[in-house]
Amino acid sequence: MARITLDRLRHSYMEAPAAEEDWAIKQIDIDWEDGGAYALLGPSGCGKSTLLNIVSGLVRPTEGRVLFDGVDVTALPPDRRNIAQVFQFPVIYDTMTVRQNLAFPLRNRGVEPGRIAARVAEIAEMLELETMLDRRAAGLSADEKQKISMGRGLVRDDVAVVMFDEPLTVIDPHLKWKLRSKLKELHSEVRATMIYVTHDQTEALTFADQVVVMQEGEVVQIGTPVDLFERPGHTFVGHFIGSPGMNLLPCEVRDGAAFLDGAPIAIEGPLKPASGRTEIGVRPEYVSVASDGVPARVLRLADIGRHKVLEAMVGETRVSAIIGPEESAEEGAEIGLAFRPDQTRVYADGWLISEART
Ligand SMILES: Nc1ncnc2c1ncn2[C@@H]1O[C@H](COP(=O)(O)OP(=O)(O)OP(=O)(O)O)[C@@H](O)[C@H]1O
Repeated sequence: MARITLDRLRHSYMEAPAAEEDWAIKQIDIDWEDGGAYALLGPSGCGKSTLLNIVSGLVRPTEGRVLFDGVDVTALPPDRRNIAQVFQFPVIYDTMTVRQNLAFPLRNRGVEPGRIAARVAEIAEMLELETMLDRRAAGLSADEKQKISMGRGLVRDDVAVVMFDEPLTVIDPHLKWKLRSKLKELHSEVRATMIYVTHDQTEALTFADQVVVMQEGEVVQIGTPVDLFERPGHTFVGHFIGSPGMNLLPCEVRDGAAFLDGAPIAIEGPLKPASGRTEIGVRPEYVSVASDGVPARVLRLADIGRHKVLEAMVGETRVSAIIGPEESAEEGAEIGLAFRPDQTRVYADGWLISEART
C-alpha cells in the first residue's frame, strides 16, 4: 500500500484553458496517508471522476504531479500503477464461478495456488460469499455481482491503492446500509489505502476517516466526518452535509461583531479580518425556540419521529430548527429563535472567518 500525493494538480479538458471555469480541477494538493480510508465527496460535475482518473492514470493532468510513496507516476499508464478499482457497475466474468472470479487477479500475477485459495477464502468470508463460491456468476443478482467486484478489488494485498467509484449505485436500497458498514469493516481488516468516490454524504461519512469535499474543481475542506459536521470550513460544506443543512443568514460584520437586522448575535469567538458577503452559519441542531431570541415567523412544523423540524422565516431567510418531539408551534406564529453561541459561526464569501475560543 502507498501514500499518495497530489502535487499542484490542475486539469482542463480544453486545448487552451483561459478562464477559471475552463479548469475541471482548479488546483489540488492532497496527501493521502498509507492505509487511510478516504472519501471524495461532492455534487455531480465537481471533478471527482476526473481526480480519480488522474490517480488511476486514465487521465494525464494538464499540470502537477501524482506521487506514490514519493515516486512520480504522473507519466505511467494505469497498468503500471499497481492499483485496484471497483466501478459503479459490476466488472466480472459471467462464465466463471465466484471462486474463479475472486482468484483471477491473483492467478493473473502468478500467485502460488495455496496462497490464492487462502486469500479467496478470506475475502469470501469478509463479504459473506462463502456459500456461493462454486456458483456461476451469470445467475447471480446485481447486488451479489457487485460484492464479487468488490472482492476482486480487495483480493490483492500488494496494490498501492483500492479505488471505489460510486460502488453502491446498483445495490438495492435495503442492502445499501449493510454494505456501507461492511466496507468500513473491510477497511479495518485489510488496512489498504482506499479512496471512495461518492455524491452521497451518508456513504462518505460512514466509510471515511477523512472526507475530501469538492465543489467546482476545488477542495473546500478535508476533515473527519465530525470536523465537517461541527465546523464546516465553507458554507458549501455546511449546506451539503447534514439534513437539513446548515442555516445561513446574511449578516453585517463591524468592529469584530456580527449583527442580524441591527441586533448583535453571540458567535463562537473572534473574527478574522475579511471582506465580502458575510453570513451567519448555524446548524438546525443548535437553533432553539426562545422568547428573547431573533424574531421569526413559523412556516411549518414537520414531525419526523424522534424530533421535529421547525421551519421559520427570519426576515427574508428560511431557517430550520431541530426541536424536541414534545415541542409545538402554530403555523404563522411569531416566535423567537436562539442560536447556541459556541456553534454559531461567521463566513465571508463562503469561507469561515470566526475562530473557536480555546
Ligand atoms: N471527457 C471530458 N471532456 C470534457 N469535459 C469533461 C470530460 N469529463 C468531464 N468533463 C467536465 O469536467 C467537469 C468535472 O467532471 P467530472 O466527471 O470529473 O465530475 P464528477 O464530480 O465526477 O461528476 P459525476 O458524479 O457526474 O461523474 C465537468 O464540468 C464535466 O463536464
